[in-house]
Order: sequence, then C-alpha cells, then structure tokens
Amino acid sequence: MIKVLTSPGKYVQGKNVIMEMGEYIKDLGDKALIIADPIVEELFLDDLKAGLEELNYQIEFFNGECSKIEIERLKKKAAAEDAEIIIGMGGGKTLDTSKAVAHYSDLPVVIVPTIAATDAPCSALSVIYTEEGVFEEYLFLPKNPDVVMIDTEIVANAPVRFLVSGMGDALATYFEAAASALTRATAMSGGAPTMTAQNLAELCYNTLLEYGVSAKKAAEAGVVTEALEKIVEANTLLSGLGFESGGLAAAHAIHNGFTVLEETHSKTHGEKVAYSTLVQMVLEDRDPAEIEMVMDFCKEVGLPTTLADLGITDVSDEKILKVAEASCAEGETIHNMPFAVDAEMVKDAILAVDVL
Ligand SMILES: NC(=O)c1ccc[n+]([C@@H]2O[C@H](COP(=O)([O-])OP(=O)(O)OC[C@H]3O[C@@H](n4cnc5c(N)ncnc54)[C@H](O)[C@@H]3O)[C@@H](O)[C@H]2O)c1
Ligand SMILES: [Zn+2]
Repeated sequence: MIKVLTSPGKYVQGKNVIMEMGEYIKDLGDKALIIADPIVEELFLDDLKAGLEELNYQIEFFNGECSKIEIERLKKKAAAEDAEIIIGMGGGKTLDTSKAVAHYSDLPVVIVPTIAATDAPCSALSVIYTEEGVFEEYLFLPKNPDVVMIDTEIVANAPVRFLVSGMGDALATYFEAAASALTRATAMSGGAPTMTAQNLAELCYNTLLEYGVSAKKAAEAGVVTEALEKIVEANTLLSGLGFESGGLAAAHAIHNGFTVLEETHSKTHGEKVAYSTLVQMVLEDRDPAEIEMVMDFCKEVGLPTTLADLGITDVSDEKILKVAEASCAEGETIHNMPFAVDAEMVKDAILAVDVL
C-alpha cells in the first residue's frame, strides 16, 4: 500500500500579508493575470495594488460559476495577455476556477482567499459545476497551488457566515479521514492516508471545538485574535491537507447530493457539509452523546442542524431519496465508508438528523 501526502508549495497567513504579496511570488514570473472575485474591486483593490507594486499584471473579474465555459474564457484571456502567473483572489469558486485555468495554461498559480469559507485554497482539485450551479465533476490537477496566501485582516472583516461555513467544511474532515483510514481508501492525493494526514484531521476537529466560538466572536467584532488565526488555519490548511490526503467519505458525497435540490443553492458549501457530517455520524451509528456534542457545536456557531435550516421546508421522502441517490452515484466518495451504503440508508439518516 502506497501512502501519499500532498500540499501547496508555500502557505502564508497573517494580518495584512496581502501588502507583501509581491515578495512571495516574484520568483514565479513577471506578468500575472489576476482572476478576481468582483468583491475585490469593491473592498481591497488598493491594498492589492500596493502589494503588487513591482509586478506587471492584468485583472479579470470572475463570472460567478466554476464551469467549463468560464475556465475556457479565462484560459483564452491568460493566453492573450501572455500571462506567466495566475493569481486567483476571492472565494472557493474563484479559486477553483483559477487553479483550473493555471493548469490548462501550464502556469504557476497563487491562491489568495478572501474568506475562510472552504478548504478549497490548498488542494490540487477544482470542483466543476454546470452553468446552473449543479455539481458536475471533480477536476484532479497534477499539483497543488504554488503559493497560498491568506490575509486574516480581510477574513476577519468579511461576513461572519463565511468563517462559520468554513468551520462546517472543516468539521467533516476528521470524520471522513477516520472512515477512509478504516478502508485504507485512496485519497485525492493518489494514495492511502499517512499518519500525518490523519493527525492533521484530528487537530482540525479539536481546534474547531476549542476555538470555534471565540473565533466567531472575533469575526463579529472584525478583529484578528489568536483564536481567529487558529480557525482560519484549521478551515484553510488543516482541513485542506486533511481532506486531500486523509480522504473523503460520506459527508461530501451527501453534500453533492444536496446540490440537486434548488432550495439548497442559497446555502454555502460548508453549511451543507456540516449537516452532511451529522448524517455520516448517524450512518456510522456513533455514540449519541458524540452526535449531540457535534450538534451543540453546530448550534453554538450557527451551522444547520435541521432540513429547514438548509432551506428545505417542504420535506418529502421522494425528495430526500433524490438527494440520497445522487450521494450514492457511482464513483462518489460515499463508497469509501467502511460498510456498504445505499440510497435508502442515506435517506433515512438525512431524515433522522432532522428529527434529532
Ligand atoms: N477544490 C476544493 O478542494 C474545494 C474544497 C471545498 C469547496 N470547494 C468549492 O468551493 C466553492 C464554495 O466556495 P465559497 O463558499 O468560498 O463560495 P464563493 O466562491 O461562491 O464565495 C461566496 C461569496 O463570497 C463573496 N466574497 C468573497 N470574499 C469576500 C469578502 N472578503 N467579503 C465579502 N464577500 C466576499 C463572493 O463574492 C461570493 O459571493 C464550491 O464551488 C465548492 O465546491 C472546493
Ligand atoms: Zn468541502
């Protein structure tokens, strides 16, 4: 059995690091195409310009969905501009798109998350959606980003819901890695989990339970504290390395299932993943006290624990079965669970979490 751990070339985190961006990327090339979430123009274009003083760059705004059409559009733009580096700046969708554009253009990529809402920044993976926002496929990339740089001042001042969503995404990491370790499933890294990945996933979970509430309060006040720094690292780096090299299992497959319901489209990735983590715990028949502890954590930080919280108010067996069937599609990570899982079981577990 071959074990593989994969990671970005460099991870940089801290207050106002965006002002020093040029320093960390100057060796990668001279001319950059910045693929920016439209929010960048509104909120921190000046800081970005200050951080890139000596670099030659063009900014192109992201269209809103990480779809094949958008990736193709930006790839053409990179070629037209003779870009030597792709810089992705924004939320998970902008970052995933930037990674894919860099891959197809054969260029290095620098990832600058402006929220800590998912574990997308560090991975060698882009999640592709249709133009309508329905999950389409995972695009596996040959390497992780060259640099990931996250400015905690920006994250602390973003809407709190995003930091909480990142905790939801990070919450799944330990449970999915633990399930994958039992089956020794091949993780997204291309090998079985190392001890390192499993321990990072566990550190991620413990950090959430210990510092999650305090970090949320810091973000509500718009201040950078050590607790906030710890949660940003858990959401971005620990969860990223933990899922990619530790393995995914039921929770993310169930998340993908939820995307078939239009009602859940206004909920974030992390919110759907948090609920799906509870569903995985029920499937696993975990100790009710442990499930209750995780539910209490979700309630305390504001993650969904009912289907209504996920936007699904008109609940029917038929509708939830659709979610469950999509979760169990061939090739889904739910099949990394240490026991056979079928759509009926998933449907019942989704409904059970709602009543719990
Ligand atoms: N590739 C991976 O390994 C991986 C892992 C987890 C999730 N994902 C993907 O990530 C995506 C979800 O990412 P997301 O939740 O970040 O969504 P997103 O990229 O849609 O961003 C959410 C919103 O936040 C806004 N935003 C960004 N920065 C902001 C700021 N500082 N202040 C205010 N608003 C800001 C954006 O404009 C956007 O409207 C999904 O497509 C999911 O599949 C990928
Ligand atoms: Zn995720």
